[in-house]
Amino acid sequence: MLWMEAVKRAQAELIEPFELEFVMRGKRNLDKLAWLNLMRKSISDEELSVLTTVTQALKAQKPPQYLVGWAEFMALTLTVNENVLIPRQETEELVRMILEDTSKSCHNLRVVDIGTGSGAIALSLVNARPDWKVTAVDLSKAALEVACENAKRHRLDVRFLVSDVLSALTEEKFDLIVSNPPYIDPAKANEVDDSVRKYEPSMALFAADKGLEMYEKIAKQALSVLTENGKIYLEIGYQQGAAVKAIFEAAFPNKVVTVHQDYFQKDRMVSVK
Ligand SMILES: C[S@@+](CC[C@H](N)C(=O)[O-])C[C@H]1O[C@@H](n2cnc3c(N)ncnc32)[C@H](O)[C@@H]1O
Repeated sequence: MLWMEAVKRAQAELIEPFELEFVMRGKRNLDKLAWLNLMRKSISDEELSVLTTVTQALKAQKPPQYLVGWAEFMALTLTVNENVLIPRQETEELVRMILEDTSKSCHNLRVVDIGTGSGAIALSLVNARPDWKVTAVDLSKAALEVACENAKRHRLDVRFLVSDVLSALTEEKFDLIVSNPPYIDPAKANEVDDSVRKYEPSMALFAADKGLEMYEKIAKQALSVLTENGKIYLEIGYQQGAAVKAIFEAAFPNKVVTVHQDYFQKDRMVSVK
């Protein structure tokens, strides 16, 4: 059987057929032309078995990024596995907002990324601003292993620590605190896509107090570690703008708290300046 025929049959089983090409090309590191040339060749039993396994995994809604083992974020290709959230486009918007807000003349900023996961935010910031001193924390050791691997792969200098929010950093000061914390209300778990709920780590998704627990902890703990002119940048759930604004206005009455929309005009970020 030709590859073309095997792929066509497999794609007929899938709701999102284009994902199969993405995963197979990703696994074999093939560009588009090499993939098209492969289509005219016969498929071996071994290759057919890989194609079938991938098709079954996609049918079971496993995210393609976990199947290939990487995801693109900003300028970086990051290793991902089921211990880390797949970094999202909305989070790229948060990183861009920070970079636009802090000109290149803001040297040597001390930054902490709370809940770093794959390291997406921390690594992108240090990649764009190599003189920043970036610390990245996570409660998950398994996530930090992935983040460390990503730092090594891109030769980026980030300090990684296991920490429950900022509890390991109470003696330090930061000019900038950033976080994309877990923010989904567990009571709304049924509204989350099956592929997310089934495969992405639940500690990266869900938080108590209607999804607000991490914001409450960050606001409380940031009080002692944020410098006087320090800033906080947060990703939020699209219905949490007012609640997160209220938490940070109460904790930082002298700062301006602003809710920002994402590309789809949904509330998605909060800045505290
Ligand atoms: C939504 S994911 C964000 C991952 C990554 N920053 C990104 O934007 O792709 C949230 C992360 O917070 C971590 N986390 C959950 N509870 C935490 C806590 N109490 N302290 C520190 N990190 C926590 C999770 O392990 C997960 O890696």
